[in-house]
Amino acid sequence: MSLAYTTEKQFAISAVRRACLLTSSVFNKLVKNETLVKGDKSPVTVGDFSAQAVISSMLHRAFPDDPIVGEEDAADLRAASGASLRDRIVELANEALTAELGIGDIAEWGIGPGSEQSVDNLLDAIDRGNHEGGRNGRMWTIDPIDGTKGFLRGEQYAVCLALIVDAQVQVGVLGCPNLPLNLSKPDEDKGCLFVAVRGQGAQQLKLTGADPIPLTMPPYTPSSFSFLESVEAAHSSHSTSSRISAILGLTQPPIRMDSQAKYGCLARGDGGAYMRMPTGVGYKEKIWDHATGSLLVTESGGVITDSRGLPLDFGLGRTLGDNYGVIATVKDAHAKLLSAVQEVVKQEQEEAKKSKAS
Ligand SMILES: Nc1ncnc2c1ncn2[C@@H]1O[C@H](COP(=O)(O)O)[C@@H](O)[C@H]1OP(=O)(O)O
Ligand SMILES: [Mg+2]
Ligand SMILES: [Mg+2]
Ligand SMILES: [Mg+2]
Repeated sequence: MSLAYTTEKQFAISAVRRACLLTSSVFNKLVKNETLVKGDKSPVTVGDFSAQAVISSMLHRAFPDDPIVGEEDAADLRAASGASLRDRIVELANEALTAELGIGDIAEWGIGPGSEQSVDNLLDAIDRGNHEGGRNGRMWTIDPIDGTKGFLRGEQYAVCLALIVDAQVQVGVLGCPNLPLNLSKPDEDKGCLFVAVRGQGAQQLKLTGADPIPLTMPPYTPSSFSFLESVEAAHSSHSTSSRISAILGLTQPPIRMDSQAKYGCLARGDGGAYMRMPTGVGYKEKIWDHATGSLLVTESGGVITDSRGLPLDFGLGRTLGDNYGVIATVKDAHAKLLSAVQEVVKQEQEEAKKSKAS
């Protein structure tokens, strides 16, 4: 049975929009000591923490029984050394929570004037993202700023929220404050929301929530086809994708962009394929980095798998477990793309064997 998920969709749009207002405003005021480096050497800013606090506090009011798998935790903020960062996050989160209600916002979600939260409540909200994930039941997954490196460069990033039920993504929303509504007109309107509900299609809206347009990927057209891939070569192998591109005879250069904004672009017909090939360091992809994106792909007429052609498994916990790389493209191009990927993976394995032997 397919469920409508009407309230969940409205909620996710509202929460992501509110978090996007926060991240856009914080970018202009960010100072150096408002960024930390996490254990895995990746950056995290006051924007990431406060956006997770906002979305998670709203979730607690709207769906109190639903567990949350969120990227960030508040351990560094609870430490004595985190006091100034903590104060800033509380200020930013409360500014966002108390902002006036807009279209579709509901005060019972803990938003609007008078909705301030205490320091402890906000730290607890961040830490409610510690759910382990798993195969059964409902859970939400939050990436409060996906592509933090892009955010810090003033380039692309996305605020991401998805509802997963029994390991299937049912609702997904991406907010991309710096993304042009039309990639070929980069100096015109910026700020996109991408929304997908399983069985109901995908849409792009303005960040204000206005002007929804349905998204359908165009058919495979070799002359305009190109890969959407990470800016960071450490996240996705640029050399592997360029070999795949050569096998397919592509003439267009890749479009490099941080974050799940790539999935939104793919769904609306930019590029042609999302390409994420592992760099060989054993990184396990996180569910919050692909949940919304994967639903945008399937709801706009695409197919998403790992580099071996296996479906992404959102039921294994906080990571995609043994999925190896991610590829996504329009249905009629997927088999062709997968076979080129597998040819290059084989070449690289043989080269690695030879270089080990010599
Ligand atoms: N070594 C890594 N390999 C792949 N992805 C990574 C790695 N380190 C961080 N990431 C995550 O990759 C995503 C960025 O995707 P992209 O490379 O496509 O822009 C982010 O979620 C980023 O985390 P974060 O959410 O902290 O920015
Ligand atoms: Mg991060
Ligand atoms: Mg991320
Ligand atoms: Mg993030």
